[in-house]
Amino acid sequence: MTDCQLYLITPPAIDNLDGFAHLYADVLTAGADTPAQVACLQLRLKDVTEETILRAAEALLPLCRRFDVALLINDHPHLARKAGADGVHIGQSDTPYDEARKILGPDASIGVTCHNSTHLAMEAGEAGADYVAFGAFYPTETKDVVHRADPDILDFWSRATTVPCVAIGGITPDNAAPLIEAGADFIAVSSALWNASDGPVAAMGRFAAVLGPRP
Ligand SMILES: Cc1ncc(COP(=O)(O)OP(=O)(O)O)c(N)n1
Ligand SMILES: Cc1ncsc1CCOP(=O)(O)O
Ligand SMILES: [Mg+2]
Repeated sequence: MTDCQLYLITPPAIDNLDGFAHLYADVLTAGADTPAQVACLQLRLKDVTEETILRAAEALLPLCRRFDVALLINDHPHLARKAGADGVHIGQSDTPYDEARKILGPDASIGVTCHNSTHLAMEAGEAGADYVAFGAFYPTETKDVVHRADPDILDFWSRATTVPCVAIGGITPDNAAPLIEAGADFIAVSSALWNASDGPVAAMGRFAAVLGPRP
């Protein structure tokens, strides 16, 4: 079993793009060569213009490249293509997988929200998704969630298939262990990092402590 990696999700709004880019660089530096080395950043801006998403992608992509982080855009395959990002994350009500793949081509990474459903995950995996995402595992204020998932789904999925799985929803350094032990390939984290009371860099240290090598 490979180790679990950190998948970051941006806050839903970024007021000061320069400031955020500096903070993101500090986070990447803090994670470099630790078990919390960032594998992926999902640019997830809600209720903003396409132009705002493209400007944010333009600011963050060089940092992603420098630290070998995959940049995925939430919801918008066309914008992912336009921005030169590595791929897109789509939900069950977003652009369908096949259409996203047509827009982005064979080399792009496409992840699909599967809530708490192995059926949806099988469909996504068979279609060619690069990962499936299960959640929400814990309460979160980042999104109004309808579906809650149990760590057992990660255990089942990681034993039954080779398609990587992402765990999401209210994940913190204090509650991540059962998800990592159950077989999550990635933990997707937003508020526990960006809203940490002692700051995102300090939070990276705590994630590094729980993301060590899996026994
Ligand atoms: C890694 C990951 N998993 C799930 C989601 C949720 O996607 P979706 O259901 O489309 O909801 P929004 O994020 O678009 O509000 C995600 N973004 N990332
Ligand atoms: C986008 C999304 N989808 C399910 S839970 C969630 C929010 C993840 O953010 P946080 O880590 O702050 O709970
Ligand atoms: Mg979506």
